[in-house]
Amino acid sequence: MTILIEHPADLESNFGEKNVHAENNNNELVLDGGFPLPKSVSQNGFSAPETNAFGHSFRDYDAESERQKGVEEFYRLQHTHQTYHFVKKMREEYGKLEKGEMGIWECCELLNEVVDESDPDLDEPQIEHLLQSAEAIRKDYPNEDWLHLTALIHDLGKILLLPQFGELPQWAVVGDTFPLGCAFDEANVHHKYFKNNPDYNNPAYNTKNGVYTDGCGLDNVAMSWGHDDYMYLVAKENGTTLPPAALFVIRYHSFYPLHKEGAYTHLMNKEDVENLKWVKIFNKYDLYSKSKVRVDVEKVKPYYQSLIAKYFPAKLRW
Ligand SMILES: O[C@H]1[C@H](O)[C@@H](O)[C@H](O)[C@@H](O)[C@H]1O
Ligand SMILES: [Fe+2]
Ligand SMILES: [Fe+2]
Repeated sequence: MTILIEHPADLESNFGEKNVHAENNNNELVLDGGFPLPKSVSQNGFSAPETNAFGHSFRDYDAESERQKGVEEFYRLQHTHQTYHFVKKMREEYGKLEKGEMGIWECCELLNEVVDESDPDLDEPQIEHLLQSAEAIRKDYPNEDWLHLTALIHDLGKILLLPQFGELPQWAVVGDTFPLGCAFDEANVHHKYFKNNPDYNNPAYNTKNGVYTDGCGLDNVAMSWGHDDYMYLVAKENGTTLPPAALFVIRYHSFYPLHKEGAYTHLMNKEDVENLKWVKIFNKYDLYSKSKVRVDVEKVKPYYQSLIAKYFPAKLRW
């Protein structure tokens, strides 16, 4: 698989250094594997593979495929049940981090058991996705080790699906995220199912700003509950030394209505605008690295374990 990226020249990492990019790869990311190279299409200077592992466009929520019906049913449930009250409650409950203690790599291995029902592009165990996206971003940003680790851990919050962590339903763990407490923007996929949501007709929550004010900052916005916000809390509360941009990427990587469609931008403050640049970079690797080509876990494990030791304590509270 070939991913072509145009690196924004003005981006600086949160450590204040200029980004150093691979010099010899011509901005070309090659994911090795025995699959035919997909045709590339150019989108805003970025060339992405045209089709996913099922032969459809990425994130096509209407294309008839073996996954389409299940994914749509997923969004019916998610849009029906995620309410302002629900997300506040979940954040408080899971913010206590009382479910267990373990290291980051141990958690990666737990994801061997997890398949994401919201994803039209991938039906592999999640550990494959973690390594595929981390290895992909590592090839293009060899010196930004924080970005490699960010990719490795960005979906770890999906352990919420497992019995030990509450066995939450898929609609409370995965899928795109969106703010609660204000009107549901039409940029959300399968927007129609919000009509079943109790908040849809609540005048306190169904105006453009709802309970928020312009520029209030995303940190003040209650997002739908799931793996993003949970992993953000875990990383932050366990005192990670990852930079703020990494925490922001983890927290908002599923907020497609914002980072892909440009909705809800009125809620952002200046800092959000800066951090959003990293989410957009990260997203290309998160999305387009999804494939059937497996990464050799044992081969890359020592590298990622060294990053984990650099940025996290040996054991974390979850
Ligand atoms: O189906 C996907 C998947 O669950 C991802 O982990 C999440 O980040 C996406 O936003 C979502 O739509
Ligand atoms: Fe995710
Ligand atoms: Fe992901």
